[in-house]
Amino acid sequence: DVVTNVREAVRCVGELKAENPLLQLAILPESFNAPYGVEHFAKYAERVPDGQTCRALSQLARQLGIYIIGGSIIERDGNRLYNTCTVWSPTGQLIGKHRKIHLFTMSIEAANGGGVQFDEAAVLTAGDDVTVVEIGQHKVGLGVCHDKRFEELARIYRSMGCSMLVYPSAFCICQGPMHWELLQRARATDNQLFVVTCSPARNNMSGYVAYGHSMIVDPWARVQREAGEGPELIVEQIDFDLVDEVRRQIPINKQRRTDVYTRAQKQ
Ligand SMILES: NC(=O)CCC(=O)C(=O)O
Repeated sequence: DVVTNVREAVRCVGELKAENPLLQLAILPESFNAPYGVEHFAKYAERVPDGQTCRALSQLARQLGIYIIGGSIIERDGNRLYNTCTVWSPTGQLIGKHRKIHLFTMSIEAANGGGVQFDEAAVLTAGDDVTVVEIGQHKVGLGVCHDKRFEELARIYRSMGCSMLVYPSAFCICQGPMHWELLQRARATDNQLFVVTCSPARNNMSGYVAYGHSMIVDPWARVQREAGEGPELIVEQIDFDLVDEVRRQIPINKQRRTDVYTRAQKQ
């Protein structure tokens, strides 16, 4: 129920700000306002920025005076649907809109007959743009869930000057134990920046069961915070000086042999 879900998100962010007056940025999960499933997308799609969920996020950001990375919602634009992350400034302005670039289409076979079949591409249109937002002094690159698997995107964000990547997600429980933390720490160590994910809690009664485990990983690729499977708010003070420290001590960006890579690609 969209009204209930949005109200709950507003309550949680309000609680977080009340307990942490210095809070500057709140992040919500993928598809936080509605069930995540191909069969639900058209029914729950909203227009950006004038749908009810966007209006609530804008108002919340303004009331609390914080940035909000609004997870994702299904966006309707004409007769197309997108999986879209919106970003709101402390004055309630829409400062970024990222349409999921890599749609989640996968068929996982599990030995016990379980597994996951999912085909976002059957219903959704993929976004065509990378999205960088300025959160205070810092550039943040955006992706939605499956986008996290693609190292090229993260590399581009680093070259655009990002010091943090944020992926609102609803990772599947099949791949979660193997890949969730691995991918996040890989993106962090490859690009020497913070990587933050935010997942819905696990609900074994829902059609699609999300993995949970929202996580904050630092530029050393250390897990700074990790949620469990259930509903939980995690909060962390981010020391952005770490980004420069790691890049200075391990200067891989200066050691890249693009001459070799380019020659090899031509072969
Ligand atoms: N919502 C998603 O994009 C899920 C991606 C996922 O589970 C994966 O394994 O990739």
